[in-house]
Amino acid sequence: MGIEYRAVRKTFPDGTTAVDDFSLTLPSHSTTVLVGSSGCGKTTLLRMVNRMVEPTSGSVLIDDVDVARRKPVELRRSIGYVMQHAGLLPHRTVIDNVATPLRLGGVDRVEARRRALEAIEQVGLDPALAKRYPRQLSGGQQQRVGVARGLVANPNVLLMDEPFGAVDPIVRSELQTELLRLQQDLGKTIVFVTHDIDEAFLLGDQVVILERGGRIAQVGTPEEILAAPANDFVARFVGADTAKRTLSVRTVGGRQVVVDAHGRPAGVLA
Ligand SMILES: Nc1ncnc2c1ncn2[C@@H]1O[C@H](COP(=O)(O)OP(=O)(O)OP(=O)(O)O)[C@@H](O)[C@H]1O
Repeated sequence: MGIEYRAVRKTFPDGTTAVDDFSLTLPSHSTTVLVGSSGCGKTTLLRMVNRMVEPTSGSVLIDDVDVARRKPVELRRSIGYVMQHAGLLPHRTVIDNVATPLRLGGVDRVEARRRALEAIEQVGLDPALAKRYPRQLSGGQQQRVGVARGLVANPNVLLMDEPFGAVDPIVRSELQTELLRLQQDLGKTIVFVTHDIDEAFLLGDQVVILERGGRIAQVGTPEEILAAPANDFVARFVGADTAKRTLSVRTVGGRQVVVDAHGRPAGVLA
């Protein structure tokens, strides 16, 4: 169960091979983060799940069903999608933006709005914002609206393409915490794309470190990857040898304080 990539390849018409033979299973009810530098094929892989990109060869299966056998429109309706700049419709209010996937799925207006309001509250937004237009919200609020829209139809699978990439670090951290909280309640199968390794380690149950062409440098839990980087590329990418990751314990006033290689405190041992 989950999402399975089988020997997937994508060569675009101009000859660019974005993904070259990718095989992996993404377990259901958990978060898999695809992380790598710009252009390594993350977005291409993500979009194959809802057929926004069709593989040149190979297949993608959701719960053992090849997505190629599903109608694209129906498939997309059954999968939540959250993108970097929220992708909200500027001339529709927040509540109508969130209700859009339901309306497209044939839910009547009153019911769609009722469920949209629930989703708005679920992502930690003040329901009073529901009547505003996207431009009247902060970047962080807009991203929350994007997440609410992704969740409103209660999909099993949620695709998130750098959803927190365009907000400042403090808001970003709030959004990450909120997503962790939501996921604890909801247990969706999440595919999350980022180029930020710290975000990947924070959010991912499974982390996939990609090199150019969607080649897998390493797959594992954050702990496994940090403990044993598969090669120099991974070690550099995760900063395994940097001061920030090289922690040690000091006893201060009877408590064990964890410090980095510069002696800066990172936390307290429980
Ligand atoms: N429609 C397209 N036509 C041609 N080449 C494309 C197309 N879409 C993506 N590519 C190329 O495929 C490669 C992978 O692109 P992709 O967007 O999947 O990377 P990414 O890892 O998501 O990058 P970023 O982090 O910059 O979004 C890149 O070299 C990109 O230029």
